Amino acid sequence: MDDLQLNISVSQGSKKKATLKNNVSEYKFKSKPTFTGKIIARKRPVNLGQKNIDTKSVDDGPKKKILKASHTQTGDLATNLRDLSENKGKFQGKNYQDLSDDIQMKQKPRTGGWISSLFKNNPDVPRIGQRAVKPIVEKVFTSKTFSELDIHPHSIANLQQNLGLKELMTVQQNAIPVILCGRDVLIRSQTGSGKTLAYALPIIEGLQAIRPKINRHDGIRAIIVVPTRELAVQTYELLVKLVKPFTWIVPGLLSGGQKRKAEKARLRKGLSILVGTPGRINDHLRHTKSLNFDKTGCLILDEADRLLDMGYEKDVAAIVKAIEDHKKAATYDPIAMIKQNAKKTIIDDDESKQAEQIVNKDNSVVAKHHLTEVFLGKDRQTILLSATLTKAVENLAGITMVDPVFIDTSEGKAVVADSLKLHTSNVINKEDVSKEKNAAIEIETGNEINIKKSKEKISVKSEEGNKTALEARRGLKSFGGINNSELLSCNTGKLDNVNENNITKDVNDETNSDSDSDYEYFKVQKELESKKVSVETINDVIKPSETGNTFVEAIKTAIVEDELVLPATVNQTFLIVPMKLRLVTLCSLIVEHCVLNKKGGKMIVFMATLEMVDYHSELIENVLTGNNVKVKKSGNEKNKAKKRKANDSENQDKSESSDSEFEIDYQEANEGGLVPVDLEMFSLHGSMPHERRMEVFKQFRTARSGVLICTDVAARGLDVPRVDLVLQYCAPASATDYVHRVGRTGRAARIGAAVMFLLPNEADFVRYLEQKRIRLRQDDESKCLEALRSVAPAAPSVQRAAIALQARLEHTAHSSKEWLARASRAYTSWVRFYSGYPRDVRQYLDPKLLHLGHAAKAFALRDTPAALARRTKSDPKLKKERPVNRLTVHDEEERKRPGFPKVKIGFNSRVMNKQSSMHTASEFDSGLPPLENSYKKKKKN
Ligand SMILES: Nc1ncnc2c1ncn2[C@@H]1O[C@H](COP(=O)(O)OP(=O)(O)OP(=O)(O)O)[C@@H](O)[C@H]1O
Repeated sequence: MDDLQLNISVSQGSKKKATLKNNVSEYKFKSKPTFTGKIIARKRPVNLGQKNIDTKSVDDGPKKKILKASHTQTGDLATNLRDLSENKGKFQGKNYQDLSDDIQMKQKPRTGGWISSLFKNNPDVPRIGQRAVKPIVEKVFTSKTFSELDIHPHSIANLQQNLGLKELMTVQQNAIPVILCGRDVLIRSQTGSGKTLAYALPIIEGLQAIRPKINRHDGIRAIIVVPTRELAVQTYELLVKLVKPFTWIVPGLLSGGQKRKAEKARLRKGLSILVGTPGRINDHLRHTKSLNFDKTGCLILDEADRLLDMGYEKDVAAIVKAIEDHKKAATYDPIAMIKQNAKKTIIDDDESKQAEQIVNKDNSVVAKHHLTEVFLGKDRQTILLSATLTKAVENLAGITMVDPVFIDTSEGKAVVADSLKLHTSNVINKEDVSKEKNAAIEIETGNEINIKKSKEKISVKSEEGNKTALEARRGLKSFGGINNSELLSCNTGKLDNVNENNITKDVNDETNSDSDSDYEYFKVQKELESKKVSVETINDVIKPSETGNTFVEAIKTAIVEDELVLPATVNQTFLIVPMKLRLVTLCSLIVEHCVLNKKGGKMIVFMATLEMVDYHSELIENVLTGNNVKVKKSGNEKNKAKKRKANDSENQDKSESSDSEFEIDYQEANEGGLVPVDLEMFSLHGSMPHERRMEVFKQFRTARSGVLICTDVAARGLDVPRVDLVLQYCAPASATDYVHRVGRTGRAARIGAAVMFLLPNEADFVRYLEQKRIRLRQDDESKCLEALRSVAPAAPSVQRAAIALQARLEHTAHSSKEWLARASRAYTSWVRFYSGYPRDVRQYLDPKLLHLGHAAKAFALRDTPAALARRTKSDPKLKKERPVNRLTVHDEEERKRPGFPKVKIGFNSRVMNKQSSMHTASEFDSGLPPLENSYKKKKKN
């Protein structure tokens, strides 16, 4: 109804006042309460073919303003529009949608019924009581320091001086000694708890300890796979800092979006540690000969659950397979071995001598060629990490890990579960230590441990005395050629020194214990080696879980319980905001947090789709830091100069004329104008050009304050300093996503806040989160608009300020066809996304309960849903639903993948909702253009 009133008021002509009055009443009475865009199109008395004539509104609410509007013989137009509609498209050579858009753009925002409908007909906001939920907490820091770890003093000094790190975090204290021992580890620890350092530090420690020193030509020793480019860059940068004291270790980055050529050149030069996204690594595996994993001793899958649930599982499996294949091929290639030796001799003769010396000193089973031997060995250490676990991770662990240790740092659980379950009467057999490489490891587990690592024969039988062999093997496997006494001290070296009688005796003392025998082993070892720091640390770590869990039990329990841990330092709240008020509430929170906050707040806003991100960031930026503002801020132009891009100014140019017209209306309406807002806006999503994406990420990281509007591509692993507010504008697709989004604040025990917007009909989503032991408090949404008073000081009330802002937003959204198209696209993408929520949350986020008319308003659109649907239909950009990127599975491509389809992996158990995967797949694209086929290439040439 409101829309109709506006349409009519816009179209009145002063000369035909009487006639039009009749028309008005006619329209008013004839229109139905359920008003549709179709009716608007047919009845709007506008002739777009004629020139605009100044007309006077006849019945335009309290203000009665003069408006510019086009008008013509109403009857003709009605007939024409009807014809147009019936003829489905073409009208006087013009496209129907063009005409409709023209009409939309020529409408003027009003302060009458139309705009004030922002506060009308909104559903009641329910008050959700808080249930008694006891969140799981994790102690982030320990009282120990890095200097207590058995790592190189240069590393400790580097950590202190260059990174300012002294105290150990819990996960670091638990994980570092275990990783240094070469064990496969699955780590679950809350967001921002220092997992990156927990694996990066021991890797570098292991690498720097190899003698003779490794060099970049030796091959890739460790691979770190992460799901997003930003995380890859971040991890790479940390590695660069960590290897400072060890210049011979070279980290490298393959993150997608960059030119293949440059990356190929980098690979040819040689790397010691490779960080990359799975798609890109896999791409190079297929197309870059110099990428070889025959020396890779360590594979790290960070954000393992994400890697598996975003369609990357095949890429991950291909990487695992490639490592195994390359290592196998290298092990049995005598020519390669000879070449390797020859190369090493040429490269560094001194180091060869050094190697000899070590061998002589050591007099161990590792002879002169021990290093080469182990480099070419088939063992691999695998480390999986995430703040959240899924069944897929458990399966992946089963496939890729051998006898893993599970580290869970949450309090109350504090599980460090070891998969090795040994018979109590085990005797350590020294010989086994020396034979460790070829030993078929026979252990009694008492559990059905799913050890499937393809090339390894591990018989799960009851046998005595082989545990040590396994330990020794573990100790050597990750960084071959460990002549490093420090490393050996916690592995073979130490075990060699262990007095077997003592162990036998001590273990036998524990006659009642058989389920925790692995623990007992370490306990005994601890007692024996108590004076030695390194073992002490390990034994500190390998404590029994109170329930006596083994790895499998522990991880199963963790997954089945499905309880999530969030930093206790984050204040989590939710706001139930009626749909129509969402956009103004968002603006208000941005102003409150980033403008009125004198300290300068930094916030991240999560939205559902990339179209939403693009549209909202530009719209809000344009409106809050609009033309008027920029003029006033001319003295402060420095920072802004770089930021504004060509298309922004283009849009502004296009809307300039109508903007000034609008200003008159706007001020006449006495709603006040926008005040200057010093605000930096950033946007980030997976389909942005790579350079822009990296630039935004870096800028936001260094910014003192600002807003980053992004998709879930920024939800994983990103460590942006000083982010003190995370706002979830769209509900997350799962509790896990909620955890990772919130985890962008409150990192390393810092204070943070997280707000989630929910619609009144989505309120029960909070109950869903409570089931996962996430506790949130409801905030008063009515107070959230307060900050808008500063934006529209002339407005007599908060509501009027919100109305003024909404008017401004709508005006901008209708200022050009490009804006309209973008707004429609954002709206449509969101509606599609909404109907694609996964099954387990759909009962709380039900698309059937959406009011699409209200939703349009939240996108600053004036169209009805029907009109928007029509615009969508005619928008070619919205027709292409499936993003065509590297993740799009083509049978052709599938056959080309190394290891496929031969490798059947079991962790693809989660069936993704088709639509939701469609919406998010592009977020995790490797950024590569599809490869041109050779025929096309030839033709081009
Ligand atoms: N020992 C330490 N003392 C103080 N700060 C630390 C320490 N270790 C790591 N940090 C800091 O903690 C922050 C979070 O670390 P990191 O990114 O590794 O967390 P994470 O557990 O990987 O988080 P996520 O699960 O979100 O990926 C970083 O800023 C890092 O510099």
